[in-house]
Amino acid sequence: MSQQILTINAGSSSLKFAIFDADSMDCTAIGMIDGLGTDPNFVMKDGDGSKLLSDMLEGDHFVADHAGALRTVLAAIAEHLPEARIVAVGHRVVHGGLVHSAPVVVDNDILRQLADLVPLAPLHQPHNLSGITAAKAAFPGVPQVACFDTAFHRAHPFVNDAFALPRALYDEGVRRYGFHGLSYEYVTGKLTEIAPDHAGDRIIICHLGSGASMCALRHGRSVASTMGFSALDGLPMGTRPGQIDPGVLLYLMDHKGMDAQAISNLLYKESGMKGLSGISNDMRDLEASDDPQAKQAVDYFVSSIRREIGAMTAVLGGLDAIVFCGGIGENSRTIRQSVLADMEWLGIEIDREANREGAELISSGGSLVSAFVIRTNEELMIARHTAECLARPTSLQNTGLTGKTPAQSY
Ligand SMILES: Nc1ncnc2c1ncn2[C@@H]1O[C@H](COP(=O)(O)OP(=O)(O)O)[C@@H](O)[C@H]1O
Ligand SMILES: CC(=O)OP(=O)(O)O
Ligand SMILES: [Mg+2]
Repeated sequence: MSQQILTINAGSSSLKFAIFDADSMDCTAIGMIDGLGTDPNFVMKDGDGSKLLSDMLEGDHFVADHAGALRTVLAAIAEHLPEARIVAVGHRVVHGGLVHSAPVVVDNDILRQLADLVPLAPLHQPHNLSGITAAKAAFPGVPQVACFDTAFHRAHPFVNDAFALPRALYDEGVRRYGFHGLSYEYVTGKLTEIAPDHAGDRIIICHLGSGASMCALRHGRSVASTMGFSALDGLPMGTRPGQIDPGVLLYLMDHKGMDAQAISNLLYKESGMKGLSGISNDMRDLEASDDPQAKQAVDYFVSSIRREIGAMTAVLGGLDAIVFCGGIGENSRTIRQSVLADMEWLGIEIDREANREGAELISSGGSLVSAFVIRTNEELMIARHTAECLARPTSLQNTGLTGKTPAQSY
């Protein structure tokens, strides 16, 4: 077998992986364990889409968390693809802080630097970094490349990058970073292939998964994101609240005696769809439920997206196309229908039939704004970045970055 790149993508509720031919970028195998924390399920397919295995989470292979999921994935690769020659491993790392606006080969200094960002992304960064450590052990001597969710957003204009806090906090890195950048980068490229006329346009992409955010783009570049310093801001998510008045947090501290750990737990694990519905963080469960609280949670999700469509359209000075991606955006026609219903005032007219059938273009012929559903592929984006990063002459000698650049700065 030719040289292969393995990609690892730890999301908040899933661990996704893929293997690509390092030259052609053809996919050799792809798989995921999703439903982590609720009802885990493992699927692994070859490049043609035939199943190599499904659900081996029984007995010894039982997976309860991300670390267990990664062990299972590495064991499955060793068992089912023993001939794979892995020459590099690309990792999605959600937070690159101020320093990283491009993929980088990870050495011990960089690993330590990325560990400083764990408090900013506790649902992801620890799993991303433990993935790097585990892959280093499983593939000794093979370069590990970190590809950052934040990198795509690093060129935001100041007004979309700053909070209105004392300037010193901005200078040390308290900024609106934005996440899901690998997904936005892939989807932007795909949109240019599908609809080249939209390449220079004003676009909103809605990445709706277990974590959810929206990105406003102009000329294919991100100009604003609903997510901020951490992956908590913006839209409500599976277990995260999205936008919240900071006064609520002061109240919880002062009147409920909650400390940082308790508040972190509330914001990252107990809120969002799970907190509002009291039933589940999984959109499939909520859509299938008759419980009025499940409906309220879904309504809140939809309403937040509609509100942000208005805000992002104002940021862009108009709108030419809107794109849905992510587990919910790609699969839930009901959510897409509810988000785009009665948006003719904005020039969006959904084609109900096309949306129901799962078409790529879901706006009507007369709609002034085009609406698309594009299946995202963070894995391919990671593999491409990994190959490009290794092809750079300096990357294997590392980047010259050592430790944090100014003290206390992200
Ligand atoms: N058919 C579907 N209908 C509604 N929601 C779905 C469907 N399939 C997947 N989802 C939702 O997608 C979410 C996971 O999205 P994904 O982008 O894979 O998440 P992650 O943030 O872990 O990467 C879950 O909330 C799941 O309920
Ligand atoms: C940043 C983030 O929320 O990622 P995910 O959607 O994969 O959980
Ligand atoms: Mg994800």
